[in-house]
Amino acid sequence: MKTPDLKLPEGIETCFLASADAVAAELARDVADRLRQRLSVAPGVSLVVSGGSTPLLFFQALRGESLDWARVSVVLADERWVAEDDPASNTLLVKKHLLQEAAAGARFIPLKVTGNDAAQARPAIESALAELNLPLDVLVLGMGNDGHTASLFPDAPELQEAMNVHADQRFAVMTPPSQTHQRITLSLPVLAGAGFTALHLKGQDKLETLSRVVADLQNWPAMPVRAFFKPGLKVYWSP
Ligand SMILES: O=C(O)[C@H](O)[C@@H](O)[C@H](O)[C@H](O)COP(=O)(O)O
Repeated sequence: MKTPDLKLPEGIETCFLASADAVAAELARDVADRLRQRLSVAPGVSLVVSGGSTPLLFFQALRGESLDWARVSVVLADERWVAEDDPASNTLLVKKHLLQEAAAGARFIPLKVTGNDAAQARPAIESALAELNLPLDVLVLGMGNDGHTASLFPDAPELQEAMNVHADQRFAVMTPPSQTHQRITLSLPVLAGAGFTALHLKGQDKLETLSRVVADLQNWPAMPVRAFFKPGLKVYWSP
């Protein structure tokens, strides 16, 4: 495969491979290695993953990795405010595709708690996330073609607050008009502090979006994923 001609900022690693399987396998190896490294010095670790369609092969590759999964806390970077049996649920996605086999023993911290309205459920979400030790250890993000990541959507009225690095809120309730459901997202200060961040992309459309992202990195409100383009990020992509 001809490596895409893309000028990424200094210190950003890439894994651009011809097949989605190969990318998923490399991402799973990298994530498992990082978690094992951290588990050798810490009592527990956190793994934050994203929803959507891209992560499926990655989840299937990671769940078989031999790790002390009982010491791994799995959290979603964001969630749609839907019941767990709703096909749109990221909790359903993670339970079905990641928390299986060896990974079934991991601790899952949900963002979706009972209740029809996310704003009213804030206290319950706060107490669920209070168990999450910061900084995060490993974060795997996706990206939409509008430049959103997690549920940091450019059209969400709550974006500024969710991306305020000085705020001490761990999450935000997002109501982007472009989306069907209310969303919960981990906030930028929580996400940006991760020890290792991977951006997992698939498709020519995402490569085109990536070139728009890097063309104007300072303008993160227009494409919030830009806030993660700093040294240490690793971008994984296949056609
Ligand atoms: O809940 C979500 O939808 C995700 O967390 C979201 O941020 C996702 O990573 C992107 O929308 C990319 O989604 P695809 O992988 O389906 O392109």
